[in-house]
Amino acid sequence: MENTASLIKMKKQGNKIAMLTAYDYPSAKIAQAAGVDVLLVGDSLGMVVLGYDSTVKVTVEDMVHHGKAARRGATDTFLVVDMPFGSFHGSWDRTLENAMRIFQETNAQALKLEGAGEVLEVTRKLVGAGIPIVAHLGLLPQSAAVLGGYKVQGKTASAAKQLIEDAKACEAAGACMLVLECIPHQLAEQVTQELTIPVIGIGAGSETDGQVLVYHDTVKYGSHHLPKFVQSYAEAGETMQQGLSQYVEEVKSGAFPKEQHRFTMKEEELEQLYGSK
Ligand SMILES: Nc1nc(=O)c2c([nH]1)NC[C@@H]1CN(c3ccc(C(=O)N[C@@H](CCC(=O)O)C(=O)O)cc3)CN21
Ligand SMILES: CC(C)C(=O)C(=O)O
Ligand SMILES: [Mg+2]
Repeated sequence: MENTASLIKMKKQGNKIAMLTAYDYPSAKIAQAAGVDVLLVGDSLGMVVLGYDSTVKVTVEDMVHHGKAARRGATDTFLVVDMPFGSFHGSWDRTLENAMRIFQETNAQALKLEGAGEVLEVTRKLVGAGIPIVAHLGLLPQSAAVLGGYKVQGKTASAAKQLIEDAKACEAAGACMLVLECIPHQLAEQVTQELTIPVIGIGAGSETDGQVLVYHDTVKYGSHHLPKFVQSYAEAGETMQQGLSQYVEEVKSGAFPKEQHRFTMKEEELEQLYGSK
């Protein structure tokens, strides 16, 4: 299993980090078998698994539930769990309680927090409490209502300058890794060069230290809109639907179940049950 030191080593040696989300036992198990370096139990689960139209309804309870399931499927992969909307703002006591609960119950290697600004202090304190923190800058889905939707961030010189400052501040606050979402590739490259910690991109070009994508996008599972930055590598949804339609057909036609699917009572037991002929 990777650790924060081996991930930094991968960055230094130019070995790309393959990160993917996973939300349950089978997805995590398959991702681990595929050789994924870092798994993220993302709050995107609210959208791709629970069917919400944003991530803001996702709760600490949801993250614990899915994080534990993913961990059971991937016992030997560096696991990051998202802190959900609202769970790390407000009082420090409540933030610590939420972070400890997710960290302890899921056995995660790190938790991920969206944003800089007032979140920097939270990162500093959680790292101080012994919880490794992954930072997340650029498009922040939990702040979509404030940002005006899922839009590319850091497009102007001044926004880019702010993002570079924020990224440095996240590293200074003790973050062990940084996710950059939906920003121009030139900016992502600049941030990657300026930081010591690994920088993982999603919609941030090819020059980051690694990439992360959403599981369901990567294998095309679910009928949601795929963002421009996604590459799909399988047609899982289509394969599943084809299989399931055949199942329905065979139940209707009586083709399923066959002899090999059934259980048989011994002749002598049948005689006792119904009396001999
Ligand atoms: N299925 C899924 N994949 C994701 O990558 C993802 C989620 N859900 N949910 C949480 C966030 C939200 N994300 C998103 C969702 C949509 C766009 C999107 O449609 N962006 C436009 C760009 C708009 C612009 O030009 O500013 C695109 O066309 O890709 C981007 C990020 C990334 N995350
Ligand atoms: C898109 C990734 C980085 C994420 O935060 C999530 O899946 O929730
Ligand atoms: Mg997330």
